[in-house]
Amino acid sequence: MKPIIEVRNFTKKYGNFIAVDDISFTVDEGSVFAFLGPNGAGKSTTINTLCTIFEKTSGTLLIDGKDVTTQKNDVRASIGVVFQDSTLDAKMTIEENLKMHCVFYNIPKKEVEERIQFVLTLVDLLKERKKLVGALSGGMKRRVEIARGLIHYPKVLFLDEPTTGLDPQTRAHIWEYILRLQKERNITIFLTTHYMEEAEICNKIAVIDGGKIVAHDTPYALKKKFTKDKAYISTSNEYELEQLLEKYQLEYVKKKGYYKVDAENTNHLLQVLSLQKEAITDIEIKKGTFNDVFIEITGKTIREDA
Ligand SMILES: Nc1ncnc2c1ncn2[C@@H]1O[C@H](COP(=O)(O)OP(=O)(O)OP(=O)(O)O)[C@@H](O)[C@H]1O
Repeated sequence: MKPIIEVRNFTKKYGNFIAVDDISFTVDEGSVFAFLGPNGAGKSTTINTLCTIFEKTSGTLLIDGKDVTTQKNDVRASIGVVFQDSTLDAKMTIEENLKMHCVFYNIPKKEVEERIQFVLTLVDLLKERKKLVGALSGGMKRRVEIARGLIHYPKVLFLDEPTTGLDPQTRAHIWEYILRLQKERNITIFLTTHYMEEAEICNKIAVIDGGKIVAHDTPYALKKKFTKDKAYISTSNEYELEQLLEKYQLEYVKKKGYYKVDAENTNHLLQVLSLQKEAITDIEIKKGTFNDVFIEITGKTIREDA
């Protein structure tokens, strides 16, 4: 697949402080890419530089082959941006907000109606177009912002925590729209999120920590590399279970009322346990979560307050 975002040896300093330290990564066209990191890792600095808002210190950042430093207008025409803080005008209707954006992007008058219909259909808000933005729910406002970010038909859509603060059902809806944009329109989505289960849906993930990219791969590969499945076993004969686990060199930790056992090779573990099946009272095998991946890589949860 062709990369649509290319970041090579990007460094950003604030005075003497190195916020982003010589990072390189690419994002494939038509993919959903999650950019993750704990607080202060350098995510906003990178996104703002890609969106032509901040100036880089050094390196090369290209979007659709255009340089974010020397071809700002071309880059701006190729990207849509939805930031965390709403910039919609609450006193205007959905339609008026979109029309205003068409003016900013110099969209020819005769195309405006067609584009409004197109983007509002994508986020299922066509019937609501005459509603005042101030009267909409949080989830609907987010959908309007996504529609607005698409009005100039960008190739890449940047979404900074698109579902933060929304209830689980609304979050699921926003994800439907995000995946629809990718599948039906081949729009590349570059997003940040602190919901690990959302990162798992993405095609690729990059984790930034302390200004460095510390992991960059598919969710599957990262899980495989950084997590282990665990079995939670209860028994009526603790002594014999310990003897058995030790004999077959299965690592375990004794907890109150159960044993936590390494279950990387589930078949082998089950075969071993079958030797004592009368004593085993319960077995539960848990897959590693993406949260485990994040903690393993960064040593932190995604949010200090999480
Ligand atoms: N204008 C600035 N001047 C000095 N330091 C800054 C400035 N902006 C950001 N920083 C520092 O650069 C580092 C990276 O900040 P950045 O905002 O990119 O992180 P982030 O990953 O987006 O964090 P968060 O998730 O908290 O938004 C942090 O240590 C931050 O304090």
